[in-house]
Amino acid sequence: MSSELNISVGIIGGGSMGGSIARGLVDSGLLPAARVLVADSDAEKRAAIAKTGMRVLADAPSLAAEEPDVVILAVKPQVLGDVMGQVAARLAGRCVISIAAGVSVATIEAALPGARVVRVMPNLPVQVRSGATAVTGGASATADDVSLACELFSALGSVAVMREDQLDVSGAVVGTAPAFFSLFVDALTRAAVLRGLPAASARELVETTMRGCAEQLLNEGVHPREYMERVTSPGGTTAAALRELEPALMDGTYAAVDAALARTRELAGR
Ligand SMILES: NC(=O)C1=CN([C@@H]2O[C@H](COP(=O)(O)OP(=O)(O)OC[C@H]3O[C@@H](n4cnc5c(N)ncnc54)[C@H](O)[C@@H]3O)[C@@H](O)[C@H]2O)C=CC1
Ligand SMILES: O=C(O)[C@@H]1CCC=N1
Repeated sequence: MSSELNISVGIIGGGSMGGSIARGLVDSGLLPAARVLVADSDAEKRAAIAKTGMRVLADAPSLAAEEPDVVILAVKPQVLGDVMGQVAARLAGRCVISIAAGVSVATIEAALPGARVVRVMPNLPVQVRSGATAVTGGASATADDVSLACELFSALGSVAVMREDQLDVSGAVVGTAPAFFSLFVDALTRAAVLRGLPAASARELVETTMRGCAEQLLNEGVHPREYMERVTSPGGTTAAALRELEPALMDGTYAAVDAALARTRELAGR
């Protein structure tokens, strides 16, 4: 457990990410539920979050009026401009952390005059405190603001401070990767079913394998190529399989990351 921080955090948008961050911060022990405020326009989301003891509000202005020490912007990029317009006057002088994909620090600083802006790009496993988050501070942010953002997200997994252009790359890789991994689990499961394994046991076997491989890679610090070699017997089944999979997976992954980056820039109007 992390030692408790003596601040309040307001999260605007309690969806997949905002809700996961809120729960992760409380579960980590960094903040008591009573000092996490979440605003969401969806009544069902509010009801689910309220059950955890966190404070819920129906809109962004009501949350800003509570003057939390830090505000995390966790709505979709497409609605962020409207939301910032509703709360700009209240957020002057406050530390604001945006998780919105693509929306630049400069855009947020222009929309929130006087706010101290930090941009972060986390991923979904923050909810189980195994997330990966890139952090970049705007010109308006102090070193303390960046440190605070790092402390909050360190409670939810690993954190790396980087330049803003690198953060966009990190978002295109690490932000999207939970979907890539899920797709791979599904692809392996379907391939097993196609060749005769029952779906339920195929999925269990594949998921258990993914967890075991992730644990070994992380715990042993082994390079992925070295780990592959351990599995690949000369003239064996894995070598035959990799001959097929590797070119398609490498090309597909580069193309996928480039597509994510292009969409990041599109969403940001760049
Ligand atoms: N889903 C992911 O894996 C990641 C998402 N992000 C970023 O996080 C942000 C949120 O994405 P998700 O959580 O996936 O979306 P989501 O749709 O699950 O959550 C957004 C929430 O905002 C609420 N909302 C919409 N308008 C609102 C308003 N005016 N006031 C208050 N609440 C409002 C919605 O009801 C919803 O619950 C996006 O900007 C996205 O780019 C960043 C990293 C990873
Ligand atoms: O798909 C998206 O736009 C968000 C940002 C990073 C991961 N999911």
